[in-house]
Amino acid sequence: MGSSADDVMMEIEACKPQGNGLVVGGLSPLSESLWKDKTNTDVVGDVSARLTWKDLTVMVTVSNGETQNVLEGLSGYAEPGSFTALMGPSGSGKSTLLDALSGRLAANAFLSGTILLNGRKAKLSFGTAAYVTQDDNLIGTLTVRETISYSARLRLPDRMPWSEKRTLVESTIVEMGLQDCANTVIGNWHLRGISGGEKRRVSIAVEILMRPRLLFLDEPTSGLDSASAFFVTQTLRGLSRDGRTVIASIHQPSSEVFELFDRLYLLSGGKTVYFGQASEAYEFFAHAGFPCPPLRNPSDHFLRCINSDFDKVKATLKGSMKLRFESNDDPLDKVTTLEAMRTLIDSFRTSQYYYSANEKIEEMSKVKGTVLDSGGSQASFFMQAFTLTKRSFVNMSRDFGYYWLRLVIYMVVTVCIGTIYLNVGTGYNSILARGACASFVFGFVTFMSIGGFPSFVEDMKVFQRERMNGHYGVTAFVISNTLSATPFLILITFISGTICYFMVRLHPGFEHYLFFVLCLYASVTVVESLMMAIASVVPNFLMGIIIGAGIQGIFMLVSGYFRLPNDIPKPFWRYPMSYISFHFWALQGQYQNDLKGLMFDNQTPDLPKISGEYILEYVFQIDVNRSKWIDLSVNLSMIIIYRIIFFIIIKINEDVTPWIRGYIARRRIKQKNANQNTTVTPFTLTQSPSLRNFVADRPSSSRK
Ligand SMILES: Nc1ncnc2c1ncn2[C@@H]1O[C@H](COP(=O)(O)OP(=O)(O)OP(=O)(O)O)[C@@H](O)[C@H]1O
Repeated sequence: MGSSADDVMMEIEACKPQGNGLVVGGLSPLSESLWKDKTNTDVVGDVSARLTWKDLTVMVTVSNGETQNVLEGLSGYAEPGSFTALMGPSGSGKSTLLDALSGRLAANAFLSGTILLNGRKAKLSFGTAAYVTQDDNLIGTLTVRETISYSARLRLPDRMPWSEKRTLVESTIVEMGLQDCANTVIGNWHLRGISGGEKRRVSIAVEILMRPRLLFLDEPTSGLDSASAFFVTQTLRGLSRDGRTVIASIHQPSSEVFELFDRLYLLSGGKTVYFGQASEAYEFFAHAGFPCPPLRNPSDHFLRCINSDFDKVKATLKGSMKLRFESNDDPLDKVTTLEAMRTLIDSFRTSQYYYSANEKIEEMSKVKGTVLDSGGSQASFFMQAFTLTKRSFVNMSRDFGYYWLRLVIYMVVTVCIGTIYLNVGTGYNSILARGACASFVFGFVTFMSIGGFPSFVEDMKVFQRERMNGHYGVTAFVISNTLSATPFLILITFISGTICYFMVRLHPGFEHYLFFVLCLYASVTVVESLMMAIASVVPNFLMGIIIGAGIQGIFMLVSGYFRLPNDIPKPFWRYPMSYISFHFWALQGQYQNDLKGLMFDNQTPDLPKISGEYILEYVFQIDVNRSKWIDLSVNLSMIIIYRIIFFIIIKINEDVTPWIRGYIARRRIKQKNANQNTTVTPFTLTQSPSLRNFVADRPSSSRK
């Protein structure tokens, strides 16, 4: 990859005298200067991001159909040049607040309140803001350097020379302290890769590469050792110092990390406990009657004051270990945490911090600033499509589970078919055997493509993350996904098709052989496209496989083998279902390909010879006037149709679902208000329709 980390460090050192406005932090002046010079994007000034949120309430529907508020009436703001830390106990609503602000709430979550970016309602997804979520959805087979390099190619302008993109990549690697593992793969189910903390840093590196104007991070320091957490936070603070707006939820910051925060937003049970200067939180707690005892990390103290999850445990232990818990220094020993939390929430609502925050929000909301468009990618469509195709191809070729494993299984299964139908011949008994063989190949063998579903889901997760951050468009993704898979599918179907064709000794002749493998290729690719479309709506492995298997089972039933075409019940199963089924077209074509032109006889003088045409017409009920090539063309066009369906599903998720959800949200909130007799103005910011499936899919424990 060219320049080493040491070279980049030297370049960074050399750049230091110029300064470039960097005040504090690990953000290298080199990457800053490169970024500004080559992209003509200087974020300081007009295009900075001022974010305000007011009376933000998030309501979720739980399994029994009841609703519950996860966030209640939160207000706050984030300014350019500042680093805002969200803190609170586990389950206090930090991730939900970030999801709400970035427009990525789960499907069952509804938002009310106002979120303004530069004084305007805005879509914060698809690149206007970058969001590093808790899940590190990265491509496991790529190395750290490759991951960041591909990301650079996907988003940096085409006119920027590769040498400069590479320098930017290298400096970002250095900023995130990833130089030692730069050539190590990320890792997946069969490949041991970098550590969890390193993955976290790669996820951050990918987003800060583009120096976003507004950056959300959900627990960027989780899984990092204290030194790494400090340097990563310092880098984020450095990023904010250059006019960017950075909001991050942080668990357990050390006192050094805490000192790097500009503003602190403390949450507990979905309510604001404190919002103001981080340095003034200490004073606020002292005034409210909960001063931080000497020698205790302030952030530990704040969290202990507002985490009521263990009140019962504490009370029980207090009874049994009285002395251990009583101390004159600690105000928390005199009240339960629930009481402390309530006191703090009430104190905040009557404090100067609350009033000055509200004044500031009002002031910021009135100023109509620049409309920030998507800052996700500046690369051309062709560059995006080319890079994605290349990246996807590299991933498919390195991931044993994507195609190689399937190739082995396909070969084993087709050898089994070959031995069972070995040299099938042209006796009477071969007529049904040929039909059964074709039915098994186009039914079961194509069905095995379902095995790729877990890999599709992984691909979709990476796509959702990158798409929501505006790295590229849907069209580029769909095209690249189709192109990169083609060589592997051709390889799999030609090898397994050849084994089967020659072992069974199907209708001799090159044209017949070519038709058989092409038909197999078309069928496997249709299943692949179908499963990809399913993966875009059902991100759960098991559910997706069950749905895919169910659809294929229905298609197989109406393929014309298990029930002859004319006997399939007409209104629904024959028309339209059998015509929608790709198995039907594949079988019709292969029957003709195999039987037409053959004569079947039992070498006995008293039994007549039967022509393949006769069998086609009267046994298998095939329309012999239709060319087999038409059947193949229909199957090939189904590949395109399923890819278009895949594209449409993604677009519907992105563009139509938010409208539907907005409508449902308005109705739910209205209903709730009517029940409670209160008024809340419903406003649903663009939700993350695609990502939300994945958020909803995750068990709540995995989102911690
Ligand atoms: N879509 C949802 N459906 C049901 N409950 C939800 C949903 N989103 C959030 N919650 C609940 O809301 C609460 C807050 O969740 P959230 O993930 O925002 O907490 P958090 O502060 O980020 O926690 P952690 O620090 O552990 O990540 C939790 O109890 C969670 O189970």
